[in-house]
Amino acid sequence: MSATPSHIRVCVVGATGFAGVEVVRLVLAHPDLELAMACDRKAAGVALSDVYPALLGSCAATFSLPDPDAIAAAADLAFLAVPHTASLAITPALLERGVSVVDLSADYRLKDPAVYEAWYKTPHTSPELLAEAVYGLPELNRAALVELGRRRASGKPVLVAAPGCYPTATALAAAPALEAGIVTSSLVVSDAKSGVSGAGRKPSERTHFCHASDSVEAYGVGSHRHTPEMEQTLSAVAGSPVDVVFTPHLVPLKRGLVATVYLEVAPEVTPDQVQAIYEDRYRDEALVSVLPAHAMPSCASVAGTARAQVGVALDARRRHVLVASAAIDNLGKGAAAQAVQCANLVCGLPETAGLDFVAPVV
Ligand SMILES: NC(=O)C1=CN([C@@H]2O[C@H](COP(=O)(O)OP(=O)(O)OC[C@H]3O[C@@H](n4cnc5c(N)ncnc54)[C@H](OP(=O)(O)O)[C@@H]3O)[C@@H](O)[C@H]2O)C=CC1
Ligand SMILES: CC(=O)N[C@@H](CCC(=O)OP(=O)(O)O)C(=O)O
Repeated sequence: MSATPSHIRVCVVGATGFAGVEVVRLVLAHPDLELAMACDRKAAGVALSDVYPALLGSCAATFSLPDPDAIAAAADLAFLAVPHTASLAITPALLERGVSVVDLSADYRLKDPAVYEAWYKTPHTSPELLAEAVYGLPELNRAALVELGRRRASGKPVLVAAPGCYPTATALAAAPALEAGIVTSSLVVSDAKSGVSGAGRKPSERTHFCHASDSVEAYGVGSHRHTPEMEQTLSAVAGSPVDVVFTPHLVPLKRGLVATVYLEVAPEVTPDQVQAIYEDRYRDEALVSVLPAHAMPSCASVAGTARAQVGVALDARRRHVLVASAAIDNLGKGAAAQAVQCANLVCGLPETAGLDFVAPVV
């Protein structure tokens, strides 16, 4: 497949899903990506705008079946916005046919297949691809993504494992402190809240309006599958093993995610110092902003965008406890926008192409 730096033809698999249609929305507005194909197993022949009327007037495409040969004929790169395990069934066939993959599912995120199998309760059927898959969190892993871009430019298809929404926000909140070497305990606590679209389009008892509205509840306590992903990422950042206690909560928002992390730091660390560490770490990042001292981010400020906002403070009485909070849109920086950011990097495009916009302010 061609690796020309403009008008890269992309396919979105799982395009009827929430993350998939968000990729479609971003691709339609992207200067260099062209929506060549959008796939769904049950809606072949149906117009995308029949399923999502918001696309009327912007997108005349119809859904196709996710057939690897047809995808390879139409596209240079595929976004897989399908549930975990479904990606295992598609990714090898696409790579074999020369199509690069940005996988939004969890199937290629964990480097150790035994860890995947323990948390996802399913055998990993292509463990040989785990070594070549690059974790798609550009702010932590840009060099590897750029290197993948070189590989793709030389004609080889590449695989990006885009991170989960909770791990993205947790990593952005915790990484600067861990990298700076001020953290004194291996324990990181992540307390996170997600909008209901994080659970996907298929409704469940937990996401039913009457259950989720006007209420907040923790779930997956001590057992959420994003825990090993966070531990893998934060241990790499810290250069030593990190143990994560992660508690996700469902909150009555359509989209948005806030992760607040707690880390023990050396008692001599000052509030000015932590503020400077976070500001320095993200100063050159186009899509991550650090709020002024004492301010904490809100997911409304990043809704619908590729952006993350981070706030940091030391506990006023227990100065050895650092509290950092990151806000993202679970479908934006937590999924589709980050996938496009990764696609930009591996396609040799400006990293923020098609992503440089702000949330509605009111
Ligand atoms: N929602 C979010 O905030 C985030 C989601 N993700 C990840 O993105 C992926 C999609 O999530 P989300 O959009 O929420 O899920 P949805 O349930 O909304 O969408 C899933 C999509 O995948 C398709 N699909 C389901 N099973 C298969 C299969 N076996 N083969 C091919 N296609 C299939 C579905 O359509 P059909 O069954 O008709 O083919 C649908 O289009 C998941 O891996 C999720 O973990 C990552 C970060 C955040
Ligand atoms: C609110 C909600 O239910 N969120 C999902 C996680 C979001 C997601 O899709 O993450 P992955 O990419 O790893 O699947 C959950 O807790 O399973």
